[in-house]
Amino acid sequence: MDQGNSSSSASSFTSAMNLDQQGISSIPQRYVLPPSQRPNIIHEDEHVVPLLPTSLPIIDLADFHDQSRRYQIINQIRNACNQFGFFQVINHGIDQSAMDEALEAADEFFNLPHEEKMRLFSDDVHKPVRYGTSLNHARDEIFCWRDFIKHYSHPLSDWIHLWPSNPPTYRKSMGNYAEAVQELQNKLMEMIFESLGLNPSYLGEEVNGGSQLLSINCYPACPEPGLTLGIHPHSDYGSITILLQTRSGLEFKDKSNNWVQVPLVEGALVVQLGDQMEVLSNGVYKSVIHRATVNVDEKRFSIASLHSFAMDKKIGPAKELVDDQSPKCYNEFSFREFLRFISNNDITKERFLDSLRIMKP
Ligand SMILES: O=C(O)CCC(=O)C(=O)O
Ligand SMILES: [Fe+2]
Repeated sequence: MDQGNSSSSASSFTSAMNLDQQGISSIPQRYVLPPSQRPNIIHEDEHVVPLLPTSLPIIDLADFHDQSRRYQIINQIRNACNQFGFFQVINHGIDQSAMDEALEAADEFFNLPHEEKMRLFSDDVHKPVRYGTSLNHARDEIFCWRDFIKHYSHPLSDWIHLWPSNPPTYRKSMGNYAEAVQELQNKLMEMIFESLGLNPSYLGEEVNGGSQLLSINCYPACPEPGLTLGIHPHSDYGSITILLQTRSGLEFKDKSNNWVQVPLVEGALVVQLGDQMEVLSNGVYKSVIHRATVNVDEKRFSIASLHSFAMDKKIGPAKELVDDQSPKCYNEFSFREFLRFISNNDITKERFLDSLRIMKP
């Protein structure tokens, strides 16, 4: 197990949770964003309301084995991916109790004493299990109001022994959820491939044999939510991300460059397209740029399950989607290359996908 990191960033590390527990009334300067990057939140009787109320896609996966239902669902997925790059799913087959237990384990983990969590601290993005805060704090950039623990999760037997052993329920509860989400991603990937006109078993075993990284995020209540963010704007690197949230806070950038809040739908999971899907689809679908805001009244948790193809599998545009009318728009890349990029670049300023683009799709 990672016994912590002796670098100066570890010894001076104060998490957002620490600050919340200290009961501060204003946030330290290192969390304050320049005005142009602050969230546009509106306070109405202390409640944060969405910037732009819109009707966003909620797709019911019930009876997806039924051929005619499946056809309708695939059409809805195609529309949602074209229009937004994200959708929510209900009746997705994951029990409410599995979601609740995973969130409970997350809550208990983040409530552990600081010193105990710090044993898992690392800012090395290659570590299979790591606890930390803002992605870029090692480079002295602006912090995010977020603590996280990230760990590889598939296949579970390869990784679970590295996960936190405290709280005692953590491995079982998070493991059950991780396996259920992995199964859901297999179904969703088949349907997304089909929505692109590809064979549902496109890339075959590569889909279930890929990587799953769980990013468990804790955003404590924040005294000045208008000055900072829980997570800076970014797109996820993988094929899809499946996200569970305890309250609203996730926002995505729509085609007109407006930030739109993803509403909390009880029991639903959010599905977002990542960079590998944009590249694989040759730009037919776009990965979604998203961020998380924080709020004054209550801690928010999210569990993002980031799915991608195996570490060294190069993903390029599907040859079925490239022809004279639609020439190849992106170079191939692997998850390992993405990790190299984020350890050398500030991803709040440079987008990995831009380095792959040959031409505008
Ligand atoms: O907490 C959220 O809603 C977003 C989390 C996220 O974007 C991530 O973990 O990559
Ligand atoms: Fe993300």
